[in-house]
Amino acid sequence: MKVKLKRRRYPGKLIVFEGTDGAGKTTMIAMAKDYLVSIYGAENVIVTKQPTDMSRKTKLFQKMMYCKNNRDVDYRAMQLLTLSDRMQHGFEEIETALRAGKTVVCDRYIYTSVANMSARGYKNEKWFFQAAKHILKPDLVFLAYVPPELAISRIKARPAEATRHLDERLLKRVAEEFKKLAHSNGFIVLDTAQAPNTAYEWVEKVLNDKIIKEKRV
Ligand SMILES: Nc1ncnc2c1ncn2[C@@H]1O[C@H](COP(=O)(O)OP(=O)(O)OP(=O)(O)O)[C@@H](O)[C@H]1O
Ligand SMILES: Cc1cn([C@H]2C[C@H](O)[C@@H](COP(=O)(O)O)O2)c(=O)[nH]c1=O
Repeated sequence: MKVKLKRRRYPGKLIVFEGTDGAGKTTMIAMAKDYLVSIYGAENVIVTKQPTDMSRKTKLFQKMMYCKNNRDVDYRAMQLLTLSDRMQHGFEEIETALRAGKTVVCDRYIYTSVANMSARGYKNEKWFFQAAKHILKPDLVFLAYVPPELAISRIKARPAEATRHLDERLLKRVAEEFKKLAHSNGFIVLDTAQAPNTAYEWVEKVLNDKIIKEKRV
């Protein structure tokens, strides 16, 4: 499904990294940040995350993260919460930085909402896609992709995730939905099952071709 977002040209560029938990977003973002900073300077590169703590710290978000049964949460309520957060964060932080010519790297974006919503069986949410038209279309989206089994083993290896119930079937469906979104929305798919340096080579090549070259001319 093609997600229609707001198109606007700014002097700066918005780069998004998506993927399931444990796919390798954080690792790829850290490497991309170092590279972008080496080119534009630290003051011109912003790394941010969506949604922000405004929604992450709510009881609803925490319940979604830690509940044993994903049906305990009405995911539409989650969508309303995170859409509002994404809109304000886009308006206040992302678009302000882009207007000032900065490069913004965002860890997760609205595609996380779409993949999770579809994976949970919500298939006919016109209201959501109507509201999404007010969200800025990124210049570039990377999907960090690993087979779900590998993502699951990475998550289980993290001490910080020990108390979290991991719904493996849901994660597999989310991974599938991300792949479909990548296909219909032109994401660059990264094979993050490879060693980080190998996976990152492709990131740097795409940044050079699609962001840096274009911004230099
Ligand atoms: N090619 C790779 N790219 C990224 N991470 C990798 C790669 N190979 C192994 N890893 C390891 O996988 C683990 C998960 O990576 P990371 O924390 O970046 O995932 P994430 O997508 O940000 O997950 P989450 O959203 O759950 O925080 C890390 O321990 C990382 O070192
Ligand atoms: C932001 C956001 C997250 N989720 C889901 C996706 C993941 O399974 C977890 C944790 O996300 P994190 O960014 O790795 O902490 O929450 C979601 O369903 N909807 C969202 O908007």
